[in-house]
Amino acid sequence: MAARQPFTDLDTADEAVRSTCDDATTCKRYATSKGYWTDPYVQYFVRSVGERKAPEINRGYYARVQGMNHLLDAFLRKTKCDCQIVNLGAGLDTTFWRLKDENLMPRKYFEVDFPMIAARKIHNIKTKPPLSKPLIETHSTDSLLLDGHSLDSDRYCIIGADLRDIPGLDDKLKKFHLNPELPTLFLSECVLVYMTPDQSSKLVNWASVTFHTAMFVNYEQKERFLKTGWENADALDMMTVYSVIPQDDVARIERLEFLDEKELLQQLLQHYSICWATKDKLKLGTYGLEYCHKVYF
Ligand SMILES: C[S@@+](CC[C@H](N)C(=O)[O-])C[C@H]1O[C@@H](n2cnc3c(N)ncnc32)[C@H](O)[C@@H]1O
Repeated sequence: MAARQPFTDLDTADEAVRSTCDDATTCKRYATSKGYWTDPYVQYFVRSVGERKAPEINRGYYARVQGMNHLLDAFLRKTKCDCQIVNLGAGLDTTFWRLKDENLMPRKYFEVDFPMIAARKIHNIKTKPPLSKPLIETHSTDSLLLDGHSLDSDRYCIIGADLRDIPGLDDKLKKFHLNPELPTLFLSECVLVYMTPDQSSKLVNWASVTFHTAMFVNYEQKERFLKTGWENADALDMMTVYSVIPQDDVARIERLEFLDEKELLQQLLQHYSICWATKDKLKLGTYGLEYCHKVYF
């Protein structure tokens, strides 16, 4: 039997990046267990609630999830769900199930992550009926593809790919019928930061040249998002997002846990932002910057 190749530094670095998926899911699991928002599905990816997280971390995740969902839901409503979503570096994110429950499903929801993460997610879906049932319900034929590294159904697709390999990514998405003619929303939540600026700008640029009517929403540290090839790009720091998401809900979550050091939360929120870039060849008028601002203000 051939000996396994020794780990290279690149393997180790990629492994560290993949482990951030568990960090994000564990924090979301904890925050939902405290009641910051409702997610009945995250428990099937991380069973245990895990160690306590500081209130400012929970509030930070709350703002991140609400902020991203706000733009996602607005895009779906404006396109009347006649669109596709591509979640880049989706990890163990549960948005597909939320959209199904809320009757807000796009024509097709795609997720991409490293093959190892995709395989883990698919394994969970295969073995947990609360995850597999909604998928089967939204699939009409007997052609459901569920192999080790990819899942393809009528409305949901998980692809194992490296986002730094653009030709490979493009090939796989085409193979699973991503349609460049359809209004498309790209989501990247804490993902581009794990690539070099050159790699992330190639990815953002690929999205811009491949789709004529699209929006790219990115949650990250400020100043990271590049405007490569997009007609418009703008950002709001998370402190601003926190102050404009529905304030009755903010008041509710602020009662959940006492936060001693308000400055800590402020510093944390100021460090991050939600950025978006848009292209609107179809002149649907729904993806302009003004529109995105209106979603929040
Ligand atoms: C911090 S996690 C965020 C996961 C998810 N977006 C969320 O917010 O819950 C970053 C994710 O990006 C993925 N990722 C980072 N670089 C990647 C690459 N080059 N190719 C594919 N996936 C990548 C990681 O595997 C991980 O799942």
